[in-house]
Amino acid sequence: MKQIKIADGIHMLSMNVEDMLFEGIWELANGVTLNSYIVKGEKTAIIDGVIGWDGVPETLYKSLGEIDVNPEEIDYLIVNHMEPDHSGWIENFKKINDNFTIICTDKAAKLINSFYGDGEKIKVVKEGDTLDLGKGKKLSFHPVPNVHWPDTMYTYESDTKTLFSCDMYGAFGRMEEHYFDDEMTTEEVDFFENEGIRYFSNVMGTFAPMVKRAIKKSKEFDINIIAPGHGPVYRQNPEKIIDDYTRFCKYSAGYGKKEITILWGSMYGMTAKAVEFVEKVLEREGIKVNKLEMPLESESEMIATVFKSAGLIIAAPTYEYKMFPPVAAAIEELGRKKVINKAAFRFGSYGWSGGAERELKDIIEKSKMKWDFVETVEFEGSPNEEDLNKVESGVLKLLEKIEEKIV
Ligand SMILES: Cc1cc2nc3c(=O)[nH]c(=O)nc-3n(C[C@H](O)[C@H](O)[C@H](O)COP(=O)(O)O)c2cc1C
Repeated sequence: MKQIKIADGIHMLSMNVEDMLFEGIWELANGVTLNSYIVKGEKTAIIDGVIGWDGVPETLYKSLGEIDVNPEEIDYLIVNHMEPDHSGWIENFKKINDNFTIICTDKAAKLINSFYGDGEKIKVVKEGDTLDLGKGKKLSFHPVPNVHWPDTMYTYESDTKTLFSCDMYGAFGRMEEHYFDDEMTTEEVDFFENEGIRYFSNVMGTFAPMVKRAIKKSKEFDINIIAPGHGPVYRQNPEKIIDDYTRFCKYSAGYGKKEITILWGSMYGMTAKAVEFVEKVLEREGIKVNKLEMPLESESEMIATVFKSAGLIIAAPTYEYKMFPPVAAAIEELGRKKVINKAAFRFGSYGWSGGAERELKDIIEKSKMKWDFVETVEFEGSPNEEDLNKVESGVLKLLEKIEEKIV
């Protein structure tokens, strides 16, 4: 765990986590940080905590000691969001300090009580409530419901104009030496944009309408620093992450980068022949292609890659009168994550009856995904020249469609 001063009287404690599935589902290909913040006036507050694994709270206390904060003297635990990756340590903290107040929304209070049984220590706050820590450090609280969970709030510190945004404006990705936007190399900026997309699409995508509201709310503050619960701190250009999140919300609504993602699977290589052909067509047209062979890709990577692409090609054969299951499962997962309005084109091989197309239509309909499809091309067995011509024409129509979807 690292301690980083982010402003006078404010420190970040940040730890990298690699060896877990985030939310029990998402592979952390490049890790994630858990960021916790200490604000010191005459009183001391800790904003967001860390996960409650064995040994982790103790590491947090050691880090607190190194910045001259005695955990036994912490007055306030500000719980912006009760999810255990931020609050799990409270169980352990109670053993060393029983004289603290938890500050949170009414929804978080109910969760904290049911998860940790700390009802009597809670002070519920509403929009605009303030807490004066002394020495100029004044916090205010601003609910942003359903930015992930219903309990979430922003905490704003008016002296340093810092917005502690919790899961909002967060990203996956470990941090080793650079913690601030102004320290990042060009490669690190790209890395955190990609990890931001992965985080947003995996964790926040379902809540895009509420994220939009939270973006609007953050624009009401005079902000010098955005300090999220995961990923880098923005102090040089906080607007950048606000703009990125605004763009990610557009990806949720069907817009994307000028890229085509081929989500595909093939049992005996028949559909794969057409995939290879399509790659050449796209290369000729100068379009970036992402290939996702299912079931070999992780769900995390699959969702992030489809999410950011303006156009999608589904290449999948028929299997037992339905679509090749790993591709069907991927599309269902995209439906759960509310990846809607994507421009798409499907082709695939069948043996005798077909059936993949019907299942695709069912999934899209059931999950209200409203994907805008170019006419499907199906072929019996191996694709012949005529089939490939039809596939090429489908790809070119898809490229026309994505023109209006690129952001
Ligand atoms: C387990 C299995 C189930 C299949 N079920 C069907 C089916 O229900 N209807 C059909 O038309 N073809 C079916 N097929 C045939 C495939 O769709 C066909 O072989 C196709 O060319 C496979 O394309 P691929 O090599 O890209 O996987 C099945 C093939 C396999 C291996």
